[in-house]
Amino acid sequence: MDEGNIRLALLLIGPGTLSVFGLSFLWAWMLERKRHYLLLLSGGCVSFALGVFIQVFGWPSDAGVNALVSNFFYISAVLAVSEGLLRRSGKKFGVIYAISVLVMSSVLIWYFFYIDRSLVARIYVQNFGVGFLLLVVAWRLKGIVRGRFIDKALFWMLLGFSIQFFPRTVLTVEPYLSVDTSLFAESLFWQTLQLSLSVLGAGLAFVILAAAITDVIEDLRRERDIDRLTGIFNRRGFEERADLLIHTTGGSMAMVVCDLDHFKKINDSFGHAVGDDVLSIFGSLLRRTVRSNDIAGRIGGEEFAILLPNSGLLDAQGFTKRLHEAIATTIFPLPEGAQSVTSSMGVAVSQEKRDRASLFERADKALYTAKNSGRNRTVFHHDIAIEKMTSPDVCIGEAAG
Ligand SMILES: Nc1nc2c(ncn2[C@@H]2O[C@H](COP(=O)(O)OP(=O)(O)OP(=O)(O)O)[C@@H](O)[C@H]2O)c(=O)[nH]1
Repeated sequence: MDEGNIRLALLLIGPGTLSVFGLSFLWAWMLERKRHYLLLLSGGCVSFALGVFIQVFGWPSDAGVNALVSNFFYISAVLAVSEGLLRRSGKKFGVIYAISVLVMSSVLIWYFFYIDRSLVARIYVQNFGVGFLLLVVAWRLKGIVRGRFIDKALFWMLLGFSIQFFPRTVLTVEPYLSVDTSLFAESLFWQTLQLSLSVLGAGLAFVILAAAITDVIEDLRRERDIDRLTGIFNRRGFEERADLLIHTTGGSMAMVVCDLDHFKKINDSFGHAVGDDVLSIFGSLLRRTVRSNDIAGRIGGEEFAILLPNSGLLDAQGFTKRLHEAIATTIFPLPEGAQSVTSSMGVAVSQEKRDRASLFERADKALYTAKNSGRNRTVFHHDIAIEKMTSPDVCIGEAAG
């Protein structure tokens, strides 16, 4: 292989790697088509690679047109990646911003080619421009630095990649490039640009791809753990999160198990669809009643569990009272004259070392007692014996007291 071919092969490493990332983003999008930002990232990688190919191979051969066309692909690439990263975080720049940036950069490239010809000025326009565009994206995404590890990595990589455009350009643009543009392909500027693209650009693309795959996996995991009907955790999701919370949180903790009363009657009298509606409304009611760090799950047909961290007996009493009240004041889609929806609850409170299974078992025993002693009430389990609560604060409904 002669020296020219070796140089060409080295030049193509950057765009080649970016093309592979472009295909990977496309593949990720084909798996999760609702994530449109993956298409933008794919288009961005491919567009940048096209820009390099156009410049390296001189298509079209007219230097002025080539500068304009390759600039179009470079800037479109940066805009597509910027938009993709923003959309991933629920933000955007929009089409008008993209068109304005494209027109502005094309006018500047045109001016510094046809009116005041200067390769160095064109290099500054493109590199400072791209650095600035990416810095704006990093600024708008600064909130993700408080997020997951992969988001932190993405933010710092993006910031580093944006910033390097400034010192690299200043340190490597040689003044004689303005005089003899044929030296461009051998210039320090072009070679360090390719190196930064192959190493930092590919590194950034890798982190973005890892973040996108993490998003997909987390979404799948969430879907796996959420009960579609009620919008709260299913049994698996509840148990996994409850175990984690129990092992990572000290202090007292309460487990509430609640079960809708005579739910079979609702199904039998008004049909399964009405029963489903009641469950769904009960799910939203639970979501409204729990605090942000409580965990609520549907653990069986019409049986629910709620783990209340940092909660003692009084907190649990307050919670079950609020829940009974919320059920009593909620309008369920039942025909007039139908018996109102009520729930029985069992509670276990633990002060010291505990495990989820034994806490649940005690709360479930208390629930059993609540059912057997008339329903529509809360019973607290104490370590020695199950004691029916007689306080009107806790026991609500006709069977109270
Ligand atoms: N509509 C609907 N019904 C369900 C679902 N899952 C379970 N069920 C029904 O829930 C009913 C539970 O009945 P039981 O276990 O006898 O309980 P209950 O009638 O509420 O009586 P108590 O709990 O003793 O007050 C059964 O009829 C199940 O078919 C569901 O997803 N949707």
